[in-house]
Amino acid sequence: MSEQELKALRLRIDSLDEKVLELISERARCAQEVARVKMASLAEGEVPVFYRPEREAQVLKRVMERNKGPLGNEEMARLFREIMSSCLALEQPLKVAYLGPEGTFTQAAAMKHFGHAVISKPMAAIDEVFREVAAGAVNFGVVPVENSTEGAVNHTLDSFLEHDMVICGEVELRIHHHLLVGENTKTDSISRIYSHAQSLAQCRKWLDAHYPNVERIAVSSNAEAAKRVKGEWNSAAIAGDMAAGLYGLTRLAEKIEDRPDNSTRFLMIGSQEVPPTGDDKTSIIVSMSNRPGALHELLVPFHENGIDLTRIETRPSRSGKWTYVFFIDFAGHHRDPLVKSVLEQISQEAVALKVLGSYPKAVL
Ligand SMILES: O=C(O)C(=O)C[C@]1(C(=O)O)C=C[C@@H](O)C=C1
Repeated sequence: MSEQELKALRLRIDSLDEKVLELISERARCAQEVARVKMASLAEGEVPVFYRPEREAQVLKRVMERNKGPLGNEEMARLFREIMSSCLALEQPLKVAYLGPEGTFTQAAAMKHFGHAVISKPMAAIDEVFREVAAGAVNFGVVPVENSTEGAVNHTLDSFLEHDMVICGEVELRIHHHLLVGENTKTDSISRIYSHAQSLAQCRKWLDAHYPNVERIAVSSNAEAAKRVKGEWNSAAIAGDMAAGLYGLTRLAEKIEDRPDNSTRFLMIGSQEVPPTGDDKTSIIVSMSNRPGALHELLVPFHENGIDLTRIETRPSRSGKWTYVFFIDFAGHHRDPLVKSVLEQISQEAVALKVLGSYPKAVL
């Protein structure tokens, strides 16, 4: 390519950037107008709701449907995710608590869902995320709920039994683990490997094959594991890209998770009800009396009404020995007439039924 050609193309890019800049600014001014309208239409004592997950899902889907490339749909939606995040921050900067410390996959999930224009607050434990949201110190919380290799995150399920929370969104993240070392690590003398228990489990076979005799030490998070390695010469950590970058560690081995499709699902929790989008999920907790056929009775209405169950999990109820609660996710919104009637049928048989929330299915 000649210098001349390159120069002409760069001039074209400059001119396009000016248009993109103007359009983004116009969009941001429009969002400010939206905020003004929302404020003006408030009833006496009503609190304005700036963050609208149902609208965000609609915007991102529309972008993906209309995208003609060459950028892929996910890439394009990611860019719009950030534009919308910045527009929302002009209306109201969202405060989001997540399972920290900085550099965890939960932080990456929070950024994937809300974009980078939020004020994010790392918490030391899942229960603290719930408490922070309940206390009103933040608008939303982000917690892991299930992993495709290791199953349910029980701390999260149990926290739902203790706090009144509304689920207002979900996000899925591909989890890639790396074996990380610091500048001073003697790589041929590694005698301990730190990570979160879930991550150690997700890399069990790889560790058995490559480091069978090295001590595996479970710590509170992958980011904490990365932090420890920085100051030790004989240890390594299993963690992801964010933690590696944050603590300046290098990858001794990449993508060491046993299953290549290893993914974690995260939930956004808050107090805001989300209206239907037409492509939603609902999460409920149900407790049934301890008698034969109870689980069958619980599931029949879903089957008879053709409602797609996406997940069912059992946990001890904490209100009696050998009594259980079921966490159920299914397709649909609790305001859909069909879902409403199924929930009514179940509540007639159940000891207790609680709708944790209906929310748009993950777009990104
Ligand atoms: O449509 C709205 O209600 C807006 O506030 C605008 C907007 C956007 O930028 O498109 C911003 C934040 C909301 O979460 C949803 C959408």
